[in-house]
Amino acid sequence: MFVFYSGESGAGKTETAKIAMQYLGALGGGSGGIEEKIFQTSTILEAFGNAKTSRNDNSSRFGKLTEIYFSAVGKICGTKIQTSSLPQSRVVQLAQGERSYHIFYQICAGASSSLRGCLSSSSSDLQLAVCMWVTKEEPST
Ligand SMILES: Nc1ncnc2c1ncn2[C@@H]1O[C@H](COP(=O)(O)OP(=O)(O)OP(=O)(O)O)[C@@H](O)[C@H]1O
Repeated sequence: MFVFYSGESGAGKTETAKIAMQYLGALGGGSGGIEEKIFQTSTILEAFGNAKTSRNDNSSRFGKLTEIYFSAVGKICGTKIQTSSLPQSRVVQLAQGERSYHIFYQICAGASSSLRGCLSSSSSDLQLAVCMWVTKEEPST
């Protein structure tokens, strides 16, 4: 079975996908709690790939293909998540009223004073430093 979520930004694709996943988890929950692990991946993926835009405070800025594998007895036994098309420009170029990826604000919020000092006291410098650390190169504009 293939489920395709389509619609304009803020239409509810991500939330609908989560509800569908919960439904599949309830139907085909395995004994290893793998369905719970699948749900937990969205927290990490959204930290790195979601941002506040003018249309959606938690807008997914990347494509996601999730394959869910079921065992012969109908239980979830694995998953494969592929991501694509994450724009790097959002790290350093923001439209009015929009934000960069959540992870930068989460790092700032949770950083110790020594970590802040290591990176930078300025949040834009911090974003740049983290971007260079993640991509190993200066972001293209
Ligand atoms: N089923 C739902 N129940 C409650 N709130 C919802 C539901 N679907 C969408 N929303 C609300 O709409 C907002 C936008 O939904 P969502 O992030 O799923 O949109 P999207 O189509 O994935 O947008 P984007 O393309 O920008 O990522 C959510 O943050 C939530 O506040």
